[in-house]
Amino acid sequence: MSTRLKLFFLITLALAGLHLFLFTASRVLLVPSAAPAGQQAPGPAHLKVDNFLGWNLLASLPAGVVLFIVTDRLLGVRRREQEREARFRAVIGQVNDAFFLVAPDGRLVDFNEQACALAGLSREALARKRWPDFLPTPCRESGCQGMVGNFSGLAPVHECSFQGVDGRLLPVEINAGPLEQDGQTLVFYLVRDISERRRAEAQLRQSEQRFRSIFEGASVGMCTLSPVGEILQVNQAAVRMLGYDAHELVGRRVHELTHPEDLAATETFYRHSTTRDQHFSYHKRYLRKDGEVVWGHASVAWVRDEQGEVQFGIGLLQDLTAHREAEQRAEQLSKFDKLTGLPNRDLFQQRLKLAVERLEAEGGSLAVLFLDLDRFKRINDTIGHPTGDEVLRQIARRLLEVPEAADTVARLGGDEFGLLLGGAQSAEEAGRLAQEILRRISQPLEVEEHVFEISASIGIAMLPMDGQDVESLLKNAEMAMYQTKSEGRNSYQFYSIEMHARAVYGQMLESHLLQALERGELDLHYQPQVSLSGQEVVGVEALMRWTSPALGKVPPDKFIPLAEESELILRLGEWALRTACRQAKAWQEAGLEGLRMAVNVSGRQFRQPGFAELVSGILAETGLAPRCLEIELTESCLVDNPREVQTILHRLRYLGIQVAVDDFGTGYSSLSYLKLFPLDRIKIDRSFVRDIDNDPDDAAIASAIIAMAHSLGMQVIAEGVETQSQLDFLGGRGCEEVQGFLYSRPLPAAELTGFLHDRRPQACGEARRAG
Ligand SMILES: Nc1nc2c(ncn2[C@@H]2O[C@H](COP(=O)(O)O[C@H]3[C@@H](O)[C@H](n4cnc5c(=O)[nH]c(N)nc54)O[C@@H]3COP(=O)(O)O)[C@@H](O)[C@H]2O)c(=O)[nH]1
Repeated sequence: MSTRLKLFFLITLALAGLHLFLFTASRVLLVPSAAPAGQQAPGPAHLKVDNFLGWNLLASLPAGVVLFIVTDRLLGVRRREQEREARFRAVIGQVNDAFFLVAPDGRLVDFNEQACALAGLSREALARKRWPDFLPTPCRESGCQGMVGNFSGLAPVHECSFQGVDGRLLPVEINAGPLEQDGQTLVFYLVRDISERRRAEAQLRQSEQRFRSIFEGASVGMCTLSPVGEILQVNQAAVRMLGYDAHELVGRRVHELTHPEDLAATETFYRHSTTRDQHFSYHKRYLRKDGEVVWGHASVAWVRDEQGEVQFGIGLLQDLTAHREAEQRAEQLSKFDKLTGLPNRDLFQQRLKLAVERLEAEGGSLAVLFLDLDRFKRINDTIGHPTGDEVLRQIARRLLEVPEAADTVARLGGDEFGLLLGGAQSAEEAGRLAQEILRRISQPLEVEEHVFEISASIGIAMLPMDGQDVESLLKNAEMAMYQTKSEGRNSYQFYSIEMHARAVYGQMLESHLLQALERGELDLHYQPQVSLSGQEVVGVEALMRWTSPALGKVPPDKFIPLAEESELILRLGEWALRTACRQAKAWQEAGLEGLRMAVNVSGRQFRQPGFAELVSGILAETGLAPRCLEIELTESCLVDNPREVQTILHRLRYLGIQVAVDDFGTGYSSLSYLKLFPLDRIKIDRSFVRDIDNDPDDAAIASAIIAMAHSLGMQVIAEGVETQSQLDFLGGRGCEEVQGFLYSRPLPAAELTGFLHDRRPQACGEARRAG
């Protein structure tokens, strides 16, 4: 049964009970006190009371209903009030904001826990406060207090400050409004602490300022972009880079500023990155307002919302134009020779590769020319590198002037050049080109006060006969060039299979030579040097011989140059020096006291560190007097690095060792140049002696050498003397000594001893200094 039904029954029951009570009471009060005996109580009165009871019972039902309704209403109102109150409490207890209910006089009528927390007070303490206590002065003036009872003109929500109990001012947002209570107009304040929000706003402001100052001050271009690449903002660096004003750029799409060739890539990047990636970067070209191309490194980072939708992009734009130009310059430098501006070896090989591939597909032939200047090193060593550089530049220009070679000339390194004759149909054509090149190179070449007559050696390899790839063509052309050199220079040679065979032979020779010394296959032969004045032997020249069990007798002009290419010459040279000194000492002890021993020393050996000390050590070891040893150096050995040579020669002179210049006349040393060095003897090369009596040039050269040597205080020895007339000529010009088959071939020591005894020499060094 419902509560209300119960209430209804209770009220009706109460009313009925009340009536019953009243009825009973009325019976007691209304019955006469004593009726005469025998009298009956008045019947009608009795009846009336009984009716009254019935009627009252009847009436108590509607009265109960009325009373019930009234009571129910009253109780309902009260209950609803209580419920509203409870809801209100619940609401103000639930809200995050501090709630204050303020009476017109500023008294706090009500507040919630959050209000206590905000004020920093307990409930009791807060209850003793007034609303104005929390308002700092300025706010009091501007309305929070003034609004009590007067809300007109005041925003329902506004921001102001709330003063906590510790005096701290908190930024708050206040939501205020009137509240009628018990006939009174109160004001409620919902106060929200917005310190966090203020802090966040301040941070946002700072970060925006930072972004703006970075954005504006950045040395790289920056912009913000819409998802379709429309420029929203742009900084000064981007403005400078693209050559537009900022307002001209804002609203334009990046694509409009992109170089046409990079449009497709730009589209792709935008499509992919806006749908998938957060970020992209790539190199691209932009078109400036003036039409110039600008290389840039563009990168865009997309900012997305929580759903992942692109909101905007932050673009960085780095100007790479200078960088790109530097790269191009570096590429140029990496492919071109700095000195001459010609393609370098790498580029030459690349071009040759392309040409080979093209001819493979189309058929045809080509020629590779490998050119090396003859004796160029001497220009560097004697006149200096700047002059040598200028010679190389002029040679490069001359090569470029050859019409057929114009675009295929390269500097392969040092004084080596490569030429590619793509359209060469025949070896004859290549030969004609080589000849034309040699002709142009041989024209006198002037650098400052110097006039040079330069020559070159050229090797030619033809595709497809001499090689079908870059490496073999270049290698074979180089081999042919070396062959040209070995055959006298200033010419050209085609690569041939024989050259290859010779190269193979060279390799074989080298491998046998490495073991020749240990296996005792080397020997020294000696050739007498005879004085023209007394016809006696003054010395002998030691000449190396190699008899290989596998290769037979190998001539020294085959194996010495090979040994000179490596350190092997140092071991062979030391052995020859020691063996020759030992032999000279042996001959001296056998009665040939004055015999001078001439030993050939190669340039590499001569320049090895401690050479003079090595020689003096061997002299000490063998007991040979220094004046009885003569070192023969080639002319070329003197001109390569003359300062170093001078120092070593002075050391040898200091030790008392004699020095002769071998093969004189074949090199480039001028006569006056010789006076720089402490030399004892000059040896006229046998190539001048051979025709000395019928070739006026050779005769003139030999005569000049003798005269010059004497004027410098040096003696002269002529080698390769085979005839009496050669001897007569040389004798007539004042040449002091001769050496040649006319007297003796080079012989083993034992075979020469008899000859030496027959022509006993005078003491070593007695014939020195003819002048
Ligand atoms: N660094 C070293 N070089 C050496 C050594 N031994 C020799 N050599 C050099 O080898 C080259 C060739 O020498 P070789 O074949 O011994 O020829 C010498 C003579 O045999 C030759 N000669 C001498 N007289 C005549 C002659 O009348 N006619 C003629 N056709 N040839 C003759 O000349 C060569 C002498 O050479 P050089 O006086 O040294 O110029 C040669 O360059 C040697 O130097 C060595 O131990 N170390």
